[in-house]
Amino acid sequence: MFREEKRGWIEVICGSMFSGKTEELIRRMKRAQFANLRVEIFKPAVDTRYDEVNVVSHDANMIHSTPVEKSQNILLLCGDVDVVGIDEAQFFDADIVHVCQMLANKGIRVIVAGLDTDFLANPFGPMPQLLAVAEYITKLHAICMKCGGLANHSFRKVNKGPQLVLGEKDLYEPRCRNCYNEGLRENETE
Ligand SMILES: Nc1ncnc2c1ncn2[C@@H]1O[C@H](COP(=O)(O)OP(=O)(O)O)[C@@H](O)[C@H]1O
Ligand SMILES: Cc1cn([C@H]2C[C@H](O)[C@@H](COP(=O)(O)O)O2)c(=O)[nH]c1=O
Ligand SMILES: [Zn+2]
Repeated sequence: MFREEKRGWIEVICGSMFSGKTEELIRRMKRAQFANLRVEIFKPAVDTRYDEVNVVSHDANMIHSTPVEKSQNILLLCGDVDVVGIDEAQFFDADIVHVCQMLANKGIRVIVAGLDTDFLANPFGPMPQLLAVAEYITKLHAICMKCGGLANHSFRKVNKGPQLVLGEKDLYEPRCRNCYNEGLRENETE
């Protein structure tokens, strides 16, 4: 006989800026709502770009979310839920990995979206660890703003400063590997 247990798991949606991570997160969360599942969506309080409360895509799709200061708060705010969505996971503290594991172990489906790499093409925050523990990974690509190819990188137009600088097309553009490297070379010679 097989046991009928509530099974949880972790899904990670990653990719460059403008690759459609937030849209994909919203799509999955809305489908869960259509299935009458209880959902909660969280984002780091630091990300206030488009809206204080909602998760909003670059194309203005949105869904209600709860901004949290630190990842442990997610555990406190998750009552009776079936599906938890987390956007901008790269900005969370390292505990987010443990938090996602705890939720999944309780039988919750956890869907995490975040930038896998920063503007220097280095792994971003807790994303490598989240990718390591996820059951399912979706890597999305934007369109390279230089050549129209598939973009894997988030090029910062002023290629310096701290890792965390909130911004949109004013500061960043998605680029493919070749066009990203070309941008770095151009910045070096300036
Ligand atoms: N260069 C681009 N490549 C792909 N999509 C783009 C680009 N520039 C703007 N967009 C818009 O961004 C939307 C994706 O936004 P979003 O889901 O917020 O992405 P992400 O969360 O990955 O930054 C696309 O549907 C499209 O309308
Ligand atoms: C590459 C990079 C990005 N950011 C910021 C810029 C935006 O505010 C978010 C990413 O949002 P998106 O939903 O993935 O488009 O992150 C940053 O702070 N540092 C970086 O290196
Ligand atoms: Zn390119």
